[in-house]
Amino acid sequence: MGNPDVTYVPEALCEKESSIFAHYESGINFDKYDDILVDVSGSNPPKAIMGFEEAALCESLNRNISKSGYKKPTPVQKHGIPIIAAGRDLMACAQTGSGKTAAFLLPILQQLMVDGVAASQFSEIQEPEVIIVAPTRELINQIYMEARKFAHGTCVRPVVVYGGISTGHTIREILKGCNVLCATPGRLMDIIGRGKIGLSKLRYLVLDEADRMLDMGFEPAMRKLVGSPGMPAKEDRQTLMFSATYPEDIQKLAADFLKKDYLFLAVGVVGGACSDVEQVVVQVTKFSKRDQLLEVLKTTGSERTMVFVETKRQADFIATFLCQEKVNTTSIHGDREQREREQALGDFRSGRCPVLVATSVAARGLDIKDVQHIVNFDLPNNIDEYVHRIGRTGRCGNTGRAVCFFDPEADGNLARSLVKVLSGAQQEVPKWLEEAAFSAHGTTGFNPGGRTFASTDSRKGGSFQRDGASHLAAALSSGADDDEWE
Ligand SMILES: Nc1ncnc2c1ncn2[C@@H]1O[C@H](COP(=O)(O)OP(=O)(O)OP(=O)(O)O)[C@@H](O)[C@H]1O
Repeated sequence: MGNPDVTYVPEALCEKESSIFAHYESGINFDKYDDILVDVSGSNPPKAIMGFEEAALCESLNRNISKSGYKKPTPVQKHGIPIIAAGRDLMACAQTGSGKTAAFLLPILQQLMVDGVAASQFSEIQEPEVIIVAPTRELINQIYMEARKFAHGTCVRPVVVYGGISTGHTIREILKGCNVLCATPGRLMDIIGRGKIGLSKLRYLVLDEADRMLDMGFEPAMRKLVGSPGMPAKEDRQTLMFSATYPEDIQKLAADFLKKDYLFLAVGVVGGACSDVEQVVVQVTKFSKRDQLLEVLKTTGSERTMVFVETKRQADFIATFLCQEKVNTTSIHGDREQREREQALGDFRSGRCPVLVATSVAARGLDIKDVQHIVNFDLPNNIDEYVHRIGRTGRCGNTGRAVCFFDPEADGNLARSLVKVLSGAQQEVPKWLEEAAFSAHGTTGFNPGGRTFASTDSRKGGSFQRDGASHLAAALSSGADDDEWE
């Protein structure tokens, strides 16, 4: 249940259009998205759209799209929008920063508009038409902000609920009317348990970062959600899953939540890193990392840089170290209070603190303007996590750079999958890393060139080789910071 001691209420949002529609520009490689191979598998997929005008969206949505600076859809939007509009269930995989959020928000909002859905505050129990879940507080808040932006000027009301803020405040917000509920799983189940949310009108269930939402940490909560009283059966709702990574075992499990004829949309290589991110691997020892971090930060100057570490303690430690070295740094991790987490992200977004030291809590989904550098001070022990972390830069056709510190003593188990990801994204693979990959043992299928495009949908029984233990590794790696996930 929500902690009654939590009294934090976030600042009221600015209602000015300039703030609601604030955005950064798409980058020079935006048009190159069109060259990425797209594979839709499953029966009778609808035809992709080439422009937003083909989506036949209502006037207010079109206005909001153009105020957001969107001129043409990205591949995941071109294919995802008509699939969702056709009422199909969808498992979609597209690289980090390529517009997955709008790919599900736009067709959902369009349908709500067509059906004349309007928020009503005269009800003791709110029955949202849409529930969107995501693994972290900051990410779900960002999705909410996107929903609020696209729903601007309409009668559809999105609401966000997540841990670390006052439950009373959350309930008051819900009771003002709630059509699109954006939630982290813990607080969602709490609010449902309190009888403030009814599920009988639910039409869309969206799992963002779906592979994370279905791994060992969250799967029980997701099963509990779909088994909650009033929740329409999967045949009677539309279930949509989005991520940049989908281990095969998770894909199989996800099928339990989806209708039999769901479509699988793969934009590029499933689990592939964004090729707009230049990846550099530096060999280090445990003892040389801090000095090497300072070296890297000398070259980044005041450009926004995220430094990923493995544990909360390490995050505090490195942030303190950098402050002592006169680097303007803030940090975000699961032991910080929500107020501090939001302050840290705000300071980073505004550029007040150009360096953000973070644990995995900031690895997925966050879309921050002008993040130019990622440093993997500690490598995660799961390659998908790496792909998400470096995807905080190089977004929406912009370019970015990711430096990772590879300590052969500690990171040997990641060597093979790292080589695969580097070569899959046409990055240089250092000779020493290739050698480390060849000599590493315990993982299967070392074949850097063999990451073929087909065979991405697990229903095809494809030959795409993942490290056999990826699911388990993901769960274990997240164990270090388990309470990061809400
Ligand atoms: N068609 C478009 N034109 C211009 N900008 C776009 C378009 N679609 C999305 N964007 C912008 O691109 C950025 C990245 O989008 P988004 O956060 O949805 O990516 P994502 O695919 O969900 O990434 P991640 O895998 O990291 O969660 C956002 O700032 C978004 O507003």
